[in-house]
Amino acid sequence: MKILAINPGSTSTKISIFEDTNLLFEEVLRHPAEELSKYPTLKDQYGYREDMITAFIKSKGFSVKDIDAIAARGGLIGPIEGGTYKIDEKLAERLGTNMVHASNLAGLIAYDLTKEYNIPSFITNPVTVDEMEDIAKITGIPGITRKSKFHALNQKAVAGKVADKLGKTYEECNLIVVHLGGGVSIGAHQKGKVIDVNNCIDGDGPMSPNRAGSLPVESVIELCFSGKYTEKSLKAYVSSEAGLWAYLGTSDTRDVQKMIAAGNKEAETLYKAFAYQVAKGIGAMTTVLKGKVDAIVITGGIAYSDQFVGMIKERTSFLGNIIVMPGEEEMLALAESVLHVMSGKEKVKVYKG
Ligand SMILES: Nc1ncnc2c1ncn2[C@@H]1O[C@H](COP(=O)(O)OP(=O)(O)O)[C@@H](O)[C@H]1O
Ligand SMILES: CCCC(=O)OP(=O)(O)O
Repeated sequence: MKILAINPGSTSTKISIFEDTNLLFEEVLRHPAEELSKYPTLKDQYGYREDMITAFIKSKGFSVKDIDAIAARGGLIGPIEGGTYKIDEKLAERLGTNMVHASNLAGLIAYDLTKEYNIPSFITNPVTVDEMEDIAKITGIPGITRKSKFHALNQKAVAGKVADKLGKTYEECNLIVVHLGGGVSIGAHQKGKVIDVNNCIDGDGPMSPNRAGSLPVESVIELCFSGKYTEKSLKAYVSSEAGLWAYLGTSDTRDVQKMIAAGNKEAETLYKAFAYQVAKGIGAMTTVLKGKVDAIVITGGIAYSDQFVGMIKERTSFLGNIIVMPGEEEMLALAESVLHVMSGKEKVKVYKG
């Protein structure tokens, strides 16, 4: 079975074609912030990202008609159980109305191909998978609750691989998984459930290449009333125009490393501060797991950087076994899950709203 997997992230679009679980072709297209800033809204990126996907299929000598199923990364669709969901009208409508992150585009592009070519399409472990314990959701203000928005697909896929390495099942392990991508999420996985995680898109947890992370609330209130921002522009600032990008004009950590090598002290301090915040987040999650941690797993694009991972290790190695799994397992996880539901090995879920 030929499976097309599509995965738009905040700084990249990843596209793969699998024959069952054998990877035939893959491309990772990186999008510099200047390129994406041409599009005023995420919806406006639809054509840009879709064209890349269809061009990729053609460039590999395929036509969309050769594809048997589409595996799309799942976007922000509200708190939901993990699993694989068939994309239907209701799910596509939800993906279209809650367009806050590029991952929502995956299902929309997939569903348009479903309608045009009659190919089934699915999303798996969308970014709003919610397994958080009630206690983790409470804040100091009644009515404001913490939400689960994170790299659920990759965190669970990588956690599964690490469990294998440790000779256990995912349900037998306690892991802290740190995804270092365009967004940064740190999840406490307890016996197969992500019982706490920072909401990595709305300003919670460490800063990221282009996100603010947690901020002092009073200063945020001052920004809200400064007259400089609308609600929309301030939300965009926090979730896609902040972090390293706001200070240094790049969201590519390889550029930051070049700046540091060239003697840029501001870049050096920021990179250290970024690693410091990630390490602090890991420390916090060890308390969630009451110190019972089988491994701390570091994954995502920035995990390729020995320099960055080294700074995290310096502060956290006393907490336990650190396993670095650079990049992501998302594409294979997407293909596998579609294969499982198409073959009846796993039950496909229906989005109920
Ligand atoms: N070899 C590398 N060394 C350092 N940073 C890297 C490397 N490869 C990718 N990155 C960084 O990883 C980040 C993107 O991670 P990725 O997980 O691909 O992001 P996305 O969230 O867009 O899927 C970018 O900041 C990029 O600069
Ligand atoms: C919405 C959470 C997922 C996320 O941040 O993904 P990217 O790192 O790809 O932007």
